[in-house]
Amino acid sequence: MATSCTLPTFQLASANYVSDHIRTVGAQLRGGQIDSLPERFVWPTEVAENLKGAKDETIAKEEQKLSIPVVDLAELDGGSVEVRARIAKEMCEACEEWGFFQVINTAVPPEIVDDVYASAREFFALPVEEMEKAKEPPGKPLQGYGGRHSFLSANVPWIEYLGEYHTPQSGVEDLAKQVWEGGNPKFCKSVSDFCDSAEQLGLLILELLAEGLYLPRDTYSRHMRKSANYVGQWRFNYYNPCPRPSQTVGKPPHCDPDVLTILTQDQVPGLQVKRGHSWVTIEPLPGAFVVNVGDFLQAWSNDRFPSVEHRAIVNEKTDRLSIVYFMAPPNILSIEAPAKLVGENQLSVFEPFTFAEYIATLFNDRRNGDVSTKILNYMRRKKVDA
Ligand SMILES: O=C(O)CCC(=O)C(=O)O
Ligand SMILES: [Fe+2]
Repeated sequence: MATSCTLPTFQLASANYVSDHIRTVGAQLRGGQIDSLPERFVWPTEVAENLKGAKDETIAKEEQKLSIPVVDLAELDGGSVEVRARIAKEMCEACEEWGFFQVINTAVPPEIVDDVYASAREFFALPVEEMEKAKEPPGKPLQGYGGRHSFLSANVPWIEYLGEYHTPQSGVEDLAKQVWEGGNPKFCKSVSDFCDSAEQLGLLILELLAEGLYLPRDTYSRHMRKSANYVGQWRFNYYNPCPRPSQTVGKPPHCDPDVLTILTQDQVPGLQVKRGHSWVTIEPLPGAFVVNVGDFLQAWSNDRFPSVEHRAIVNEKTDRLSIVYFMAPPNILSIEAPAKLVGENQLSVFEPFTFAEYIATLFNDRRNGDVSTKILNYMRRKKVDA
């Protein structure tokens, strides 16, 4: 029987979405009532466009042409031990080299993805006042309907999102009841089926990564089962077409504060991962999931798998929708790399920390003016001079 779950809350400036609303601003720009993007949506060039200060333009251009690895799971089911080991190795290499990969031929039924997309579209087709019935409560960033990311920056990104924790206590039902009379069971089922499938896929990936690191298969996955303190989250990210796409950003550059992120994008490109001096676009592949290493897995792998900065850009013509499942560890679990990865008589690269401590650092230090995306560096052990 589940006991009570302590989810972190934060003191943040509450956001007023109506006055900021990107739909109104978009319509005003298109209708000619305003000529330029209001200041609050304008992001610095190095955030909104490509990276500035690239030492060598040719390198930057070459980097942009690269693409993240694709791992095919088709042969995994019923496959030999060797096939499994090869797939595990491919995943580990992708995580080491990129922190990102796409996975195809997963066991996730396509209908589950289709249904959750239909639900997300149903929500974002509602009038703003209806969506705002599920408005992100003060102090609970990224829960409910929002867009401002006030903890990331004073600038406003061109995004709307809807999300919630996926725990035994807090689920999509309460959120849906705020929006629809009767709670919209179809919507709830599609979200919960998506979370369950994404979680299964994530568990499989964590097992394969452990195997690829020559660790016991359940090294990471055993901590992720649903428990009272488990803090997985789902989120829909919705990006409206933007009349001035090169001045703003959909999802500002960030690293994910989780273990593993499982993301599906529609067929509109927008997600980009930072590579050296450039942003590399992750091309949408039908039926694929984009998987990335989060900050906790970087620590849990003793710095072997980097949690890499990424962002989502917007475009003038088409809206874009991504649906994401964030696998996080139980709130109270202290994250520390397994001894085998650390080495005899060595200290782990990061101090042990819990999800609750980490998230507090993330939100609180942002408020204190730190704009770096590498919050994990706060957890790095200080080097003691010999
Ligand atoms: O919309 C996307 O493709 C990126 C979303 C993302 O990075 C996130 O929600 O953490
Ligand atoms: Fe992300």
